[in-house]
Amino acid sequence: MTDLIHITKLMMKKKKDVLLSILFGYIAGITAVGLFAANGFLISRAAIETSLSVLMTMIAIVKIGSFLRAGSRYAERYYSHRATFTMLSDLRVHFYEKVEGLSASVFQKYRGGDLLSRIVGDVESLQNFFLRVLYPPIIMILVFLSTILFLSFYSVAVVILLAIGLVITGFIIPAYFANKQKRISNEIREDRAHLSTEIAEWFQGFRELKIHQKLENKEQLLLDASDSYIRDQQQEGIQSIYNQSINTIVSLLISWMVLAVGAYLVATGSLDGVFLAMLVMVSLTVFEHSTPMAAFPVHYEDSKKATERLYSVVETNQKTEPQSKEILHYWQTAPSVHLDNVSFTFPDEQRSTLNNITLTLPAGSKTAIVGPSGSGKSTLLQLLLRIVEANEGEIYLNSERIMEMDQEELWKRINVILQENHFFYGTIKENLLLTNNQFSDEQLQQVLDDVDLPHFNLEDQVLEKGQNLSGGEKQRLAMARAVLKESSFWLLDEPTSSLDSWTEQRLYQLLFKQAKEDTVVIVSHRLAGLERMDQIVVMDQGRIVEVGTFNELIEAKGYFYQLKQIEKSVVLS
Ligand SMILES: Nc1ncnc2c1ncn2[C@@H]1O[C@H](COP(=O)(O)OP(=O)(O)OP(=O)(O)O)[C@@H](O)[C@H]1O
Repeated sequence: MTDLIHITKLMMKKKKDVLLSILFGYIAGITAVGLFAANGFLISRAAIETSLSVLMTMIAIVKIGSFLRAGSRYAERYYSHRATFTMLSDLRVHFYEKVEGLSASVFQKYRGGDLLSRIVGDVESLQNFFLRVLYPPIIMILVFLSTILFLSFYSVAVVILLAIGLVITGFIIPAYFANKQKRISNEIREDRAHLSTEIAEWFQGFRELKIHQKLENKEQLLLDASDSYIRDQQQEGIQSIYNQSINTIVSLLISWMVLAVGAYLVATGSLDGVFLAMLVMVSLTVFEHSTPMAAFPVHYEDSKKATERLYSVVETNQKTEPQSKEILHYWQTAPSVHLDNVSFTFPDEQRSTLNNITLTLPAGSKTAIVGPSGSGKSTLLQLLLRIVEANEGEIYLNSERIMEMDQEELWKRINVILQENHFFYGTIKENLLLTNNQFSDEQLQQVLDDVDLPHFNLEDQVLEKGQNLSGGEKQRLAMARAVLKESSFWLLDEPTSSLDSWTEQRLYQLLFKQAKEDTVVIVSHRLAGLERMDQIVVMDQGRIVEVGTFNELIEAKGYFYQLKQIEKSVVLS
């Protein structure tokens, strides 16, 4: 419910449009009732009145009423749709800005298709929030109250009948069907998210599915998801028509009762017969305003769930804001790093990934983190990047707590190469300028030469996800991007794992030249070339088991020494 209040607040940013649409909606509704009342009266009067001037006046009133109704209906649609579409666009921007500010871990928590379904489908379904949730009850009550007031001059019994009709069609029937509708709406939403997720996976995994001849199985899953979604939509449609039919039947019954009561009143002389047709016409027309209430539960439930799903992404994944912007002081030269008793467990995991990590990286030092696969090396880098946040302990950059730093400011100041680096559809130049667009073509070409890609042209095409690049070329381009960022803190996760030894050495030479004064952390599987590092951190099962220079670790004949021996024996065999 509080989420719907957020949406209402967004809607009220267009207060003028909202109020004008209610005003014109009310005018359109009340003129419709007046128009039909005048018609009923005119027909009865024409049967007994021969005066042409009276009839002409009545006809003129009906015509003016028609124009007024059409005009106000147009204005109501115009303002209500303008308010709705502005709200939708504000909501998209608002939601996107929130998602953008979230920690990158949000993409680990939600499957891509589900996130897409929320951003597109759920936002889209909120287009009904004003038009079919907020607006209909307001107009219904206003039009009914005005009609009841008008009819109270003619018959109290008819007024009571209309009031009963209002309560039944406007509140009791929608409330009765609300529960049923809730179940169907939930199923539809889940099916939509499921379908969207399956489609996203189908696209992403198309090549693997084809290679392993599993395309047909996946297609079948996709078709099943689609069938289930269509079935639920059909069921929702049938339920909605059923609700509307029951509502219409009840309103017609009330109109019959108005006719019967009116006829009785005319027969007993309590009502002038010329008003009988008017009463029936008014009754038939006024109930048109309670018919949309039949669809109220669907749209109310839909809007409520859509806002809950949207806000659950941004509220439960909010990044930790820096406690005080004033104390922020970012490094100009290479920073020092200190981890103080840091532990971390991935959400929903039993086993902790990092345990009691205490480590100091002096400013300008070069550190290698080594250890077997799964020992927590990449997770340690993710903590330094604040992609994930420590459950215990503190991380300091230049004696400032990382948790107090603005995430984006932090990222701006780090040269990062992750294990998987994304490349966008476009040119080499566009992909290079992603990090820093201050460079001339000559400078970019020079960096390409430096990372051993002299044969690449800046205008060469890069396909989606860098499909036309080899693993090694991607790593060299990632290195080029990192070099172009020109920061004094480097976090590199297996930056050369796909390169041959010769190219790897050239890249390390470039790195050591480029990052001479900088603080560098390299995660590496390979134990070769670590002699020049200031310190080597050896990890196993989420713990630091050894720290020292290459020579110190070899002399200690401990864990690193054993790893080195294994590597040697594998190379020789
Ligand atoms: N998103 C995640 N959710 C849950 N567990 C994870 C997640 N990412 C990694 N892990 C687990 O955390 C542990 C450490 O993973 P991490 O990627 O840090 O290891 P690593 O030493 O870098 O391994 P590698 O050398 O193979 O890249 C592993 O057991 C892994 O299964």
